[in-house]
Amino acid sequence: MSDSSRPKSTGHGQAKRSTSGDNVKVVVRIRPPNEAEGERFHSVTEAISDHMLVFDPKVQRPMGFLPPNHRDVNRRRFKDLKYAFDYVFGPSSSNKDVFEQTTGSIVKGVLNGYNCSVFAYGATGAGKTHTMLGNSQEPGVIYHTMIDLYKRINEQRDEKCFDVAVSYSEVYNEQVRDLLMPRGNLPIREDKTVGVIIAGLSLHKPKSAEELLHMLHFGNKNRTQHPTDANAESSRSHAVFQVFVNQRQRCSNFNSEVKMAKMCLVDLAGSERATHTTNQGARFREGANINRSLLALGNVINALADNKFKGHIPYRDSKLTRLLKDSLGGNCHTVMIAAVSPSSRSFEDTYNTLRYADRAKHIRADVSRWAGKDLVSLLMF
Ligand SMILES: Nc1ncnc2c1ncn2[C@@H]1O[C@H](COP(=O)(O)OP(=O)(O)OP(=O)(O)O)[C@@H](O)[C@H]1O
Repeated sequence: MSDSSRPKSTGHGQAKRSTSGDNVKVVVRIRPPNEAEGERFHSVTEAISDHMLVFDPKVQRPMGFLPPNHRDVNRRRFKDLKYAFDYVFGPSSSNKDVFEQTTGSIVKGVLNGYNCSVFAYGATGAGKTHTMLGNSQEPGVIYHTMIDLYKRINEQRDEKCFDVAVSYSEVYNEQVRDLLMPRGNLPIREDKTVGVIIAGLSLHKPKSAEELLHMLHFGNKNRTQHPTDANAESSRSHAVFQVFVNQRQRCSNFNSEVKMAKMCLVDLAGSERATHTTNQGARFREGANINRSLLALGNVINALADNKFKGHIPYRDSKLTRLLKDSLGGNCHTVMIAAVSPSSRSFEDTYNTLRYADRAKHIRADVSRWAGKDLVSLLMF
């Protein structure tokens, strides 16, 4: 979408102009209300077009059902706040719709040798895992992305040889683990040739979509999950699915250029307000680590989004930001999917997510192709 077709901002309470550059695309997905929200709470987030939503807490709340900490919120400040994003998905959207407007447009870039990353951000229970992984009836963005990647590869098989490998890992309590071959904590290294890597992470070559789905299901079973107040099956780790693609012209000689690219699909752990949670002990520590790494991610986004900022980008403040270093600021097409609940129950979480997403629109990066390096072989041998 061109900037000129977006609604212009005229100040507070009006549409904010989306300034997503070529590299960072920001979309918001509003999930349907769940049973607990349906009757007792009202909707505070509404998609009013494909590119705009209104966050509107001025609607009268039923007495006795005010959100926790509602006094912290200055209602006039939040009145009828409109946000423009590259795309806004309403509650009836499917994972396929989200794929088409997000990775659908960047898979082509991966096959042209550009790095890509997609990450789902949002509060606990907002719909990140549903969007990225989905389930057997409604497979998520990762599945659709891989199906599209294989389809495009098959279309070009006569002219090019491709080598595709995937990995699936999690960052939990500031430790990185392999989800496909679990065996302890793994270190993050920065390699001059291939960028940021997880040393010792297993790489796999699924031969079909079914094998890939099986792999995702297996990896997800190994992922750390614990119930929270907002989600009975809350993912308490950041899950990182990576796809490495090498390609070479078929008729060229052995020394010909190898085009290489990396795609990173991340399902972040849900943010949770410490004041809102009744978690204690290990769960509290877990929540604190999640919030710490998401704060570090927010600081990196803020630094990258600030055109005037010339200082050091604080990637090293958490494992998550170290891992995403070349997916955020570096040589990468990035898509952020911000997931929100429609409900007044998650009023502050939604506001915080929208602010985070609004800030991310300003990140720009210099994207160029990686060529002449065989990433899959470098990582596998
Ligand atoms: N778009 C959607 N359509 C239908 N159900 C949804 C949708 N989004 C989320 N849900 C349901 O809401 C619940 C919470 O969603 P999900 O687990 O994806 O949240 P999350 O943001 O990943 O939370 P956490 O950070 O705690 O892991 C799940 O039962 C999920 O199936």
